[in-house]
Parts: sequence; structure tokens; C-alpha cells
Amino acid sequence: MAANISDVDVVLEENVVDRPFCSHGPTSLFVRYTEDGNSQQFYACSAFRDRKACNFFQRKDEKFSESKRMARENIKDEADQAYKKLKKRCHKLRKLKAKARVFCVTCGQFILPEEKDEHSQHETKSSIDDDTIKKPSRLFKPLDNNKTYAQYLFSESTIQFTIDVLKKMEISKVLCVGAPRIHEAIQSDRIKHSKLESLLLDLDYRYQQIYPPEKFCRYNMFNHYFFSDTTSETVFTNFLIESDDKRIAIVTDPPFGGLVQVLASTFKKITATWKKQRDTIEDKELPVLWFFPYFMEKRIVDCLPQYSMLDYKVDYDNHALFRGDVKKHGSPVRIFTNVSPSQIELPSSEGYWYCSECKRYSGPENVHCQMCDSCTSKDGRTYSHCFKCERCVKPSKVHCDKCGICQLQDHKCGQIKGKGCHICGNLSHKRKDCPNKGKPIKRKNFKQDGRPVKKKKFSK
Ligand SMILES: C[S@@+](CC[C@H](N)C(=O)[O-])C[C@H]1O[C@@H](n2cnc3c(N)ncnc32)[C@H](O)[C@@H]1O
Ligand SMILES: [Zn+2]
Ligand SMILES: [Zn+2]
Ligand SMILES: [Zn+2]
Ligand SMILES: [Zn+2]
Ligand SMILES: [Zn+2]
Ligand SMILES: [Zn+2]
Repeated sequence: MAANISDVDVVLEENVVDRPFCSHGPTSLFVRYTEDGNSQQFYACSAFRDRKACNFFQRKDEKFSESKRMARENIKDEADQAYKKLKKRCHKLRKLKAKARVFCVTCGQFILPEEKDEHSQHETKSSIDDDTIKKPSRLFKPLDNNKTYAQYLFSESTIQFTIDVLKKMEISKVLCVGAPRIHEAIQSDRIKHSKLESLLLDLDYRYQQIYPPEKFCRYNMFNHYFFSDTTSETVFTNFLIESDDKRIAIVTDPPFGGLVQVLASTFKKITATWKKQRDTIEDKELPVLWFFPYFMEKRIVDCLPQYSMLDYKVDYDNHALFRGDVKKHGSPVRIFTNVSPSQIELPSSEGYWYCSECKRYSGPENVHCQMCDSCTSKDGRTYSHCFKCERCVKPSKVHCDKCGICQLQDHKCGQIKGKGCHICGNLSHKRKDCPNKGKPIKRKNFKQDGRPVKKKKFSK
């Protein structure tokens, strides 16, 4: 099975045991398609796409010399050693009194008294009290200019909404996968009196300085890999033990570049561990709240048909996300869930209303279309029904009789770009099903129905 990213696909294989390791766990197997129709398979880092952050590369068919194999083995050992060193350091840090605590914002780490000189030119914060430590995501500089971490942090209203939803679902244990602010909210005093517990799984090593091992596991959600020694995985497995009065849910907000099939496979693995711990044969699913952009709906639902998209617009504090056009219609991020949408009440104070036909809550801009039999808006604008296309379309589109579909007003007739097969450009299939796979072929433009667009003949 292959999942799509521009000219490179990731190949999902069940057997990861034989894969080479980089310092971020087992690598992923990728396949690159070239213009001439050939392909090449190679292993590369599953967490970092930026080769500056991790330059691991190994062709699948590469024969390895013994010395190279040893060097690879060392990578894992070195990573384990670095983890142990950091653990020791954190132990020392936790013993420091608030007044002696200095945090280097530039480096994202607390400074031990003997290390002060090394950070003299950096941005630092002194006298870090216990309250500040309880809100680490506010102390750290969000790594939001970085594709890998893509740290967009929930606003207060979204945090509160999520916690309310979890409480209404009578959840008492929350596995926060790449959702540090939800973990932080649960851990902080604010909701100390509720019965909520949480465990954070995140790639960001900085949290290791704040939370003890039973509250944080450094984890790569693209290969379900726990860094460090075995403690981390044991903490995770124990956390997933559920009893009648302790129901568990996952809250996850992965970087948006994450591949749906890879993430789905991770959530399936987490669910499998949870199922193993349960002493019942009752076939239930582990509830998941997965925050992801609305335009990924088709991919998610194709991959996980039991999931649906809620209309709640997820709000973030660092709004770098809402640039350009998107800003006009608000946040593009929604919640995908395997919980019945009728059970998740969206705030009426923000204009959400219950659609008895869809049996779910819809946004104030969303209108139930009798023809489509659903509340059709996806992007935060009111859609209108096109009787010729027989579906609701974005308000920016009008029906073009020449093209036979609704198009943007300033479109060039006959040119439907994107979304099709990367090899030949045909819109009726994806690359993995392309009959031209392996043959040299030039891309053409294709119509929605799969027929090629004929080039206009110009007369002099
Ligand atoms: C879009 S942010 C979500 C933050 C969330 N909105 C919050 O406020 O809690 C993505 C999160 O996933 C983490 N992350 C990025 N890549 C990851 C990976 N491969 N495995 C696990 N966590 C990852 C980042 O460190 C960050 O905390
Ligand atoms: Zn790596
Ligand atoms: Zn520093
Ligand atoms: Zn409706
Ligand atoms: Zn409609
Ligand atoms: Zn139309
Ligand atoms: Zn047209």
C-alpha cells in the first residue's frame, strides 16, 4: 500500500523489524517516481523530512559493508546514551529552587548553574516559578516555523471546548498525542478537581525537562516509536489499562504534513494495545478526537470509514496558519472522530446549532441542503446548490456550461488541474493504479471524466 506526497510515496509495510534505524526510530520506506516512469525505493527518516535535521538515506537494494552496518547500529546506541544523559540532567534540574531556575528560550532548555556562561548571548528567563512550569507550552518558543514540529497551539476556547467534550463523554484518561496544551490543561490546577488524567506522547524533547517519565513519553507518531529505554513504552501500555470507571480517549493534533495512512496505522496500533489490555470481548473502539484540516476529509474517511468530520472550527493562538485566503473563512482545522457526532455538542454561544436531519451540530454559516440531504459547507462559507452538477458548491464558483462543472469565475475553460495521477495527469485514477506505471510518458491535461483535454488549434 502506498500513500501519496508529491513525487514520493511512503510504502506501508507491516514488517518493520528489518528496517534500518536512524536516531528517530525505524526509518520509513519511500518510493520515488521519476519523469521517465521509473521508480526507486529507499529508507529515510520517518519524523524529519528536512534532510538537514536527519540525513539518513539508504537505497532498499543497497548492499551493506560490515563497517557501515556497525555505524548504523551506533546511531541507535548514541541516541539511547543521549536520552539517558538528558534524563540525569532533568533530575538535577527538578531539584533546583524556583529562584535558581533559568530557562534558555533560544536553546529550549533549562540551564544548570555551571552552564550559565554558554548561554550568555541567548534569550533567557530567570526565576521560573512552579506556575510557569505548569504551562510549558507558554514558556517554550513554539517550533512553528519548522515543518516537522508545526507547533500550532490551541487557543483557550478550543482547550476548554475539548476538555468539556471529554468530560461529557465521561472520559477520565486522555492520551494526548502531539497535543501538549490539552495535557497541560489537564495537569494544571485549573481542573485538578476533576478526575481527568493524561499522558503526553510528543516528539518535542523539551517536555522531558518538565514532566516526569510517567507523564511524558518522547514518541514518534509516524512509526509508533518510543524513544529511550523500555520504561516509556511500559508507561504507555499501563496508561491504556481501562476499568469501568476509567474510560480512555485519544486527542491528537498531528503536523498537517503527516500522511493519513501512516497516522491511521499508528492509531490502529494504539487501539490494538488498548484492546489487548481490556478483559472483555466486547468489540468497542477507542474514542479518538483527531484534529486535522477539513480538506483531508476524503482521505481520512476513505482510510477510516467509521470516522466523521465535525463542523467545529478549531482555534489556535499562533495564527501563522491562517494566512492569505484561508484567513477570510477562519480556521481550516476540524475534528475527525469515531464517536457519534450527535454526542458531541458544539457551543451554541458560538452559533452552532443541532441539525436533526444530519443528526449532528453545524456551524452558523452552514445550511442544510434538501437536495444533497446534508449540511454541505466544509470551509466555513455557505455553499449553494448547483442543479446541473447536482451538488452544493463553494460560493466562489459558478456553473460553466463549456466545462460542464462549477468553476471559479476567472478560470480558463478546459483546464482542470491537480489532484490527478502524478504519472500521466489523468483525474480518473491515482498514481498507484496508473496503467502507464513503469513506462515513459508525458503528462497531459485531463477532464474530470478522465478524457484528455484536446489542444486548441490556432489558425494564423
Ligand atoms: C500542530 S501541533 C499540535 C499542538 C496542539 N494544537 C496543542 O496546542 O496542544 C503538532 C504537535 O505534534 C508534535 N509532533 C510533531 N511531529 C511529531 C511526530 N513525528 N511524533 C510525535 N509528535 C510530533 C509537535 O511537537 C507538536 O506538539
Ligand atoms: Zn531520523
Ligand atoms: Zn542557550
Ligand atoms: Zn444538516
Ligand atoms: Zn446541495
Ligand atoms: Zn455546477
Ligand atoms: Zn469553463
